[in-house]
Amino acid sequence: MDKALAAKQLEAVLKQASAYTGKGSVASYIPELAKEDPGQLGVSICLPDGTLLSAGDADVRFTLQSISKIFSLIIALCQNGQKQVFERVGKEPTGDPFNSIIKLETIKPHKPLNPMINAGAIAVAGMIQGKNIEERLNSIVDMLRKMTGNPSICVNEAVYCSEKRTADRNRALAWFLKDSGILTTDVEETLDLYFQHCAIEVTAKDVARMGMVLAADGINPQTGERYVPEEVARICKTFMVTCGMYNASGEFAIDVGIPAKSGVAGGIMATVPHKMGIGVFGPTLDDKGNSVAGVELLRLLSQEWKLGIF
Ligand SMILES: NC(=O)CC[C@H](N)C(=O)O
Repeated sequence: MDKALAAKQLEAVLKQASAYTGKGSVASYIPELAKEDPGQLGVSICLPDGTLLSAGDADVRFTLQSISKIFSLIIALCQNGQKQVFERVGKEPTGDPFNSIIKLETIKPHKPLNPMINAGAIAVAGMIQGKNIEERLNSIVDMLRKMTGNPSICVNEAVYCSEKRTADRNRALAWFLKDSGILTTDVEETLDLYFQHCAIEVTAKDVARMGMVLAADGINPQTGERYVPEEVARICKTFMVTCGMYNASGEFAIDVGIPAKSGVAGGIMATVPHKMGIGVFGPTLDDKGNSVAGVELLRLLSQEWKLGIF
């Protein structure tokens, strides 16, 4: 790849996608997220040799939100193994919004359909082991610090508290899971862990580095250091394709064709197998909860660089 040319193309694509920031609105159901400047858009690409190519607001900090569901799943799979985890959470896309409750009751057994929807991620949080919340949270934070080489990654307390105060829907999901026997740990404690891992703060550059580790099947391609077992990385990338963009995952697979996971703070982590990790941040969302300019940026980039995996 000609890096100078790629950097220019990245700037051009960012400029073009910026026009889309006005087409969505910032998430407001978590009050702290509503404070974001809607005009922001940033992108960072991490290549296997560690090079970062960035454009726009790539140093602005935002919270991972649903992107963190990939990393809680990694820890839960490493600690419990596939058999135990998938006894409590399924592997199928839902076609429903990420915070929907409907299928929890209508589908039997009453387990969440996948770990990328809120109900599934809350069930996964219940499977993360440790002697207290701090230890359970740290297993995720420590992995992210290693993957990014950024020791300052931590929870944004204001966003965490803001969600904790207003998360009635997630509380309903968690209590339903408790009633169904899927959640066997303390409900409020498990929710606390979930809200905190959602509020882990990063930049598009950090997210690009995380995406590169998954693209390299779980290792840092520069050092060979392994952070995620290969099989677990494979499972995560597959979930990113089938469920990563919520109920827009099919459309995204056709239009963009890259494994990706979005969050309601406006972040998207994309991973192009063996080629690159991509971090995007654009806080205005479409009606499915995906960054509207971020999706457009990835669509343009995928076209320009032929990144689609299908
Ligand atoms: N889609 C998301 O990013 C959702 C995460 C958010 N913390 C929630 O539970 O609602």
